[in-house]
Amino acid sequence: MSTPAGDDVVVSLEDVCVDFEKEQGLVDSLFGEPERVQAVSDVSIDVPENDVLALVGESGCGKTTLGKTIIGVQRPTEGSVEYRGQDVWDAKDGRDDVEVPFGDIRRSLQMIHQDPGAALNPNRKVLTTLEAPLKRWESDLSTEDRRARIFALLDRVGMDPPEDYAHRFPHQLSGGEQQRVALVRALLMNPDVILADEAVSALDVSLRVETMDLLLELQEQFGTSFVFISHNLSNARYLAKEAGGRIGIMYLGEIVEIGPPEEVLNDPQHPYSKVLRWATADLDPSAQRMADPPVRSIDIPDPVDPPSGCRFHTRCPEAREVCTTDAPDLGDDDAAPGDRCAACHRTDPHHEYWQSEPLDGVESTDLEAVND
Ligand SMILES: Nc1ncnc2c1ncn2[C@@H]1O[C@H](COP(=O)(O)OP(=O)(O)OP(=O)(O)O)[C@@H](O)[C@H]1O
Repeated sequence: MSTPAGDDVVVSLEDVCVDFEKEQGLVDSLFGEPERVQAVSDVSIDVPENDVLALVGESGCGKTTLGKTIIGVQRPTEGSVEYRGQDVWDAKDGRDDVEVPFGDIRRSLQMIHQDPGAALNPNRKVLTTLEAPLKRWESDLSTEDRRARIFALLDRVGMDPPEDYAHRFPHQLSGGEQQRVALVRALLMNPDVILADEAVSALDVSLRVETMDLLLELQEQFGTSFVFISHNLSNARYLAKEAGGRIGIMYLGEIVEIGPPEEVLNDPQHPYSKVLRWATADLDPSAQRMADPPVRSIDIPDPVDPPSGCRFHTRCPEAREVCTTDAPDLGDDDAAPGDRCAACHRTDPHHEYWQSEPLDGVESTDLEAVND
């Protein structure tokens, strides 16, 4: 499903669901079964080599949980996660026939966080922080070779002179420099995939583009794939567009539309993608913008009890009766690898949607109007 053509798949998710027990108060916890939040629901996606996948969506839609599942940090409740054909959680559990040890998978799938300051030990110099993973995973490296590798990467991410930066503590670095140290720590492992979770959100606006450009240069130089999580559609578009990658739009735990950024954002097919586009005026400042968002309701449903059928039907300005019972698929059997896909019945001209009654408050549009 929606994998750019011609590249080897590094990570493959099949029908993945992730549930969490909802945190509840003491009184609630004494009565009845705990409720479960469906953070990720039935997601299948491949991350090939040399790819950029930008996941966007509003707070709580499951971006971080899906990202962590892709890099083998979050165990799925259902479905499978494979790294180069090896089931990640079979490797972790040491089941029979493990061909790729979990340690190798762990090193190949790295993460950088939104708050690099919190991810770096305040009492350790940069050099000590960066030496630790190399001492653990490449213990045969001499001190000289280890330091040479660290200094070369610090220099590569613009921390010049590297010897100076290496001997600083995190509080002696700016936020942007801390993020670069976190990036070097990930790159030292020669990873196949780096999850960058809101990695530029905390930076000054002027530093965001610079940092995204650095990610793009590193992707080109090292062939590392990036899963870039952002609530900011403009940043996601910039990175995915420059890298020739994909944007995946998430809503209530599902990917509802995915494909090349210009197609998804200039001509969104899922009604929720249209809402996100509406909410991001700077995507196209010259465009005429409706006064109100294109939704019937601004209320986001509870992920403990998501709507039946299409999860967006309670807010969708195009919803019909069939949308309340029939969940649309994201996959399209006729789609070529890398093609845009949207999980909406309206993309199928033969779907019974077109004969179904519009829900209360929904204006009827016919197929011809959609295709005009
Ligand atoms: N460890 C956890 N325990 C319980 N619920 C969780 C846990 N982690 C996430 N959730 C819930 O799962 C849902 C998805 O959360 P997630 O952090 O993946 O969303 P997100 O899109 O990354 O949000 P944000 O942009 O705010 O970080 C939310 O309803 C969240 O409250």
